[in-house]
Amino acid sequence: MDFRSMFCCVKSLDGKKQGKKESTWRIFSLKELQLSTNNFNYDNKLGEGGFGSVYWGQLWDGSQIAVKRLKSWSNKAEMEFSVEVETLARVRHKNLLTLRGYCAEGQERLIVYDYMTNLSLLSHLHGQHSAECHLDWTRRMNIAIGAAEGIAYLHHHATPHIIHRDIKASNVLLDGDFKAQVADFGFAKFIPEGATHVTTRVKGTLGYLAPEYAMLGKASESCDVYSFGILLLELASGKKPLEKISSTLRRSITDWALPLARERKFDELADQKLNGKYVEEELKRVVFVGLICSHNQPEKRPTILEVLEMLKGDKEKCAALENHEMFVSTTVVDSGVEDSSEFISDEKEPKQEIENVKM
Ligand SMILES: Nc1ncnc2c1ncn2[C@@H]1O[C@H](COP(=O)(O)OP(=O)(O)OP(=O)(O)O)[C@@H](O)[C@H]1O
Repeated sequence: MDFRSMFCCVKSLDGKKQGKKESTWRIFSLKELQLSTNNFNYDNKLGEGGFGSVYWGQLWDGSQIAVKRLKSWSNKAEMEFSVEVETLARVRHKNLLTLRGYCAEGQERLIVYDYMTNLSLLSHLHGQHSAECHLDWTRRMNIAIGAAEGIAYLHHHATPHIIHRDIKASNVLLDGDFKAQVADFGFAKFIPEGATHVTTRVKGTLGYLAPEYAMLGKASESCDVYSFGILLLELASGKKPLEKISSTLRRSITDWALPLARERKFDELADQKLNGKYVEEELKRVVFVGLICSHNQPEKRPTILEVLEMLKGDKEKCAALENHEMFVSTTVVDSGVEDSSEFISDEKEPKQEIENVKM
């Protein structure tokens, strides 16, 4: 898509015309962003993703921003930029990262967001903040529910509905109060009304990809539910989606968690960093819901609205959860997780076949 046509598109989606709350994003000049980030100084760099680098900055009014700067100009990068700006410009929710604006001057493409003081969930689970143990159980529960609310907005309230396609720990950012903000909409896809799924090129991150999507390119809301299930297991256990067993073998978090969940070994499932300080009923819920979400068969996965009800402790739904076939039987029935091979060999990883899949 040519950038000018994208721009028209965003304009037409702006708040008032859609009868929604007016958006507050604006266009930034390159000069303003250079000034606020100390000319994209290395010291301001927050991190780097597939799209480019993200820098911390401060505007003249003192407000803090995060600026994503496109790595290099290409049609593909331009498309990701357009998708992200267009998606963010049309959504407004307390659990979705707010777009402050963008800049497109010459070949520079930049997206400006609110700065999230506590960075990403990934940095707390496995990264630079993991030793500090900021994520007590209450915060984890709130992050789980908050992120689910953000996704529920995309799936059920945005028009047209949106699938995110890259739900993962590094795309859940945390504000000063550790409130979850789902971010990174460069891979988002709009679902036309009445469609059950769209067939598309596979994009996303290994370890979080639903099998029908990874293999057949069938993207639907339930692919996000699958990824969210992996995220829930990660949040409860502190384990990575794919754990390195040896130099060539990896084990998926679902293969590790399911037998423990069946045996109700919640002390083994809980992140050791919690030091046993968690609410067992809630941990059980998070693990059970995580496993059902990451069922291999999409039709057996709940919707994100059902996920929310379960996470919030809906009595009826939680009772059904306890008796779910996945957790009562120890025989090899339709668990949806068991028929995956227990270990993934590096050689078997489909990375060569799948374009845009991040490792
Ligand atoms: N609004 C923000 N506030 C604070 N930190 C941010 C913000 N946006 C991004 N970051 C940080 O910048 C880093 C890079 O983000 P980016 O979304 O480009 O890549 P990623 O999610 O790490 O990787 P990928 O490209 O695979 O999605 C992330 O680790 C994140 O912690």
